[in-house]
Amino acid sequence: MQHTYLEKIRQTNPLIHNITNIVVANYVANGLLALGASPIMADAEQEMEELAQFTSALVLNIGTLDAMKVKSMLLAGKAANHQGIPVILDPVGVGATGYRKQVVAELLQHIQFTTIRGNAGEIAQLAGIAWQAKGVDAGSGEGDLALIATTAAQRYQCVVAVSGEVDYISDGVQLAKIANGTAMFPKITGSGCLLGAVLGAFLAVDQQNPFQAVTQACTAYAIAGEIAAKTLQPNQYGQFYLGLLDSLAQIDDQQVTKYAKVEVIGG
Ligand SMILES: Nc1ncnc2c1ncn2[C@@H]1O[C@H](COP(=O)(O)OP(=O)(O)O)[C@@H](O)[C@H]1O
Ligand SMILES: Cc1ncsc1CCOP(=O)(O)O
Ligand SMILES: [Mg+2]
Repeated sequence: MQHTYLEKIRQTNPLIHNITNIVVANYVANGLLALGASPIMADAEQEMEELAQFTSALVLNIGTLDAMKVKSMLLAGKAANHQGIPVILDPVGVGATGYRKQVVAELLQHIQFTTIRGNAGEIAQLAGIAWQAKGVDAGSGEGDLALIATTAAQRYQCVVAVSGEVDYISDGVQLAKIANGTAMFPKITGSGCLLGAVLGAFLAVDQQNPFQAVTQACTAYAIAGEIAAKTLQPNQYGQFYLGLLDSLAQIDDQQVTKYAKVEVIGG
C-alpha cells in the first residue's frame, strides 16, 4: 500500500468544497487546514458550477438540510461528476426522518459518488439492513458491519466506509477492517463530519485508487485521534476536540505506517 498521502496533501494543498451542516462547518474547515488541505464552505446555487472548475473534491453532508441546500447539492454534485473530481456523501442521520431518506435517494439517483461515509446506523439504512440508529449517532444493532459495508458498496457502486470502534471499508470486492481509534471520538460532535472532509483530501491526491485512499484516510484519522487522546483523562472531551486538530497537523505518513491496525480481505 502507498503510504505517502499526508506528504502529498501537504505538498499540493488540495482545495475541498464542502456543503455541510451548521453544527460542524467551522470545525471541518479548521480540520482540513490542520491536515494541510484547504477548505471552502459554499452553499449558494449560483456558485456551484464555477467552484467545480477549481476545487479538487466535493463533500456533501446532509446534517442540517433545507430545500435551497439540496438544490445546491444536486448542482454541485453534477458539476463535480462532469469535471471528474471525487464526490463524498455523509448521510448524517439518514434514517431519522422521511425527508432525509428522500433527499439521500435523490442525491444517489443523480450523482455518482466516489465514497459514502457514515456510521453503522446510517450505512445500514442505505444498505436496507435492520439497525436501531439514534438520531445522528450510530445507535445499536446486531447487523454484520462487513456485510453492511459490502452491500452498500455494491448497491451504490462506490467505496463505502462504515466508521465506528472498528471501521469497515468496502469497494464491493475488497474489505478493509481498521481497528485504530479512541472511545473519545463519539464524545465530540463533528468527528464523523470531519472524517468525511478528510476523505476528500485523500481522494483528491489519489483519484486512481479510491479504496486505498479511503482506507489510508480512515487509518490516519483514527491514529490522529489515538495520539490526541493518549495524554488526556477519559472525560477531557473539550481537550480532545482541540487536540484532534493539533494531532492532524502533526501526524505523518511514517506514524500511520507504524501504528496502523489494518486487515484487508479479498480483491
Ligand atoms: N468506540 C470507538 N472507538 C474507537 N474509535 C471510534 C469509536 N467510535 C467512533 N470512532 C472513530 O470516530 C471517527 C468518527 O466516526 P463515527 O463516530 O462513527 O462518526 P459519526 O460522528 O458520524 O457517528 C472515526 O474515525 C471512527 O473510527
Ligand atoms: C448533532 C448534529 N445534528 C445535525 S448535524 C450534527 C452533527 C453531526 O456530526 P457527527 O456526525 O460528525 O458527530
Ligand atoms: Mg456523522
